[in-house]
Amino acid sequence: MLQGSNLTCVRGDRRLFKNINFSLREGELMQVHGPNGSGKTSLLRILCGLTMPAVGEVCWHGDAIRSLGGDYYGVITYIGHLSGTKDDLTVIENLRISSALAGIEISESKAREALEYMGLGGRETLPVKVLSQGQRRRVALARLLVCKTVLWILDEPLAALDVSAVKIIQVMLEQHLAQGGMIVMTTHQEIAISAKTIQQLQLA
Ligand SMILES: Nc1ncnc2c1ncn2[C@@H]1O[C@H](COP(=O)(O)OP(=O)(O)OP(=O)(O)O)[C@@H](O)[C@H]1O
Repeated sequence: MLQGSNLTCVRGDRRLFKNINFSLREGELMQVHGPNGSGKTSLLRILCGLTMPAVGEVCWHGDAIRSLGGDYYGVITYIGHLSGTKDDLTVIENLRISSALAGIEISESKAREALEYMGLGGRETLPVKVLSQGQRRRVALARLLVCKTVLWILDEPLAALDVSAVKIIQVMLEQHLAQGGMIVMTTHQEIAISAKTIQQLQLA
């Protein structure tokens, strides 16, 4: 279970949010909503342990994530709103290297399979810098297919995606939840996802 208790975030001289409380269990999705600048990305970074909250605690199965260190990073896959791809590396190098950095070595054939699924077949050896924004997003999201972590933390996963890619992601999210995975995501777009429990967290 992922639990946020009394989370408060201050950035510069602004308090973005305070007293955020939630519990997320296996098979559950939490969608984080709010206008630009309300603190959605800041909250996701807190849940990843990349930023400390001004007040409050994030716990994973009852343990504070700050006490878990690297063990916690083996549990999560975080895809930020900037896709984090490296321009001069090829599509397949991006996927294999980002997976290796997350602690998962994947074979070339497995990487090709994931890229094919994401609609990037035939583009594996192109440098990412020649891809469109939506294709770059697909490269970043391909990591979800190969890194089998239980907790996905996704910042605007649907940004720049076309209708067919949104459908692919929708299916991936639903399968992950059906297999007992957990997802926290932000999105400015409407997406209909079947899940046993969907929580909505609204930031002001
Ligand atoms: N390190 C920082 N120092 C000062 N201010 C920051 C810092 N990081 C973020 N902020 C500010 O905090 C506010 C919230 O940023 P954040 O990216 O969390 O918002 P968001 O809800 O994700 O926005 P969007 O919908 O535009 O992606 C913004 O005004 C941002 O400029």
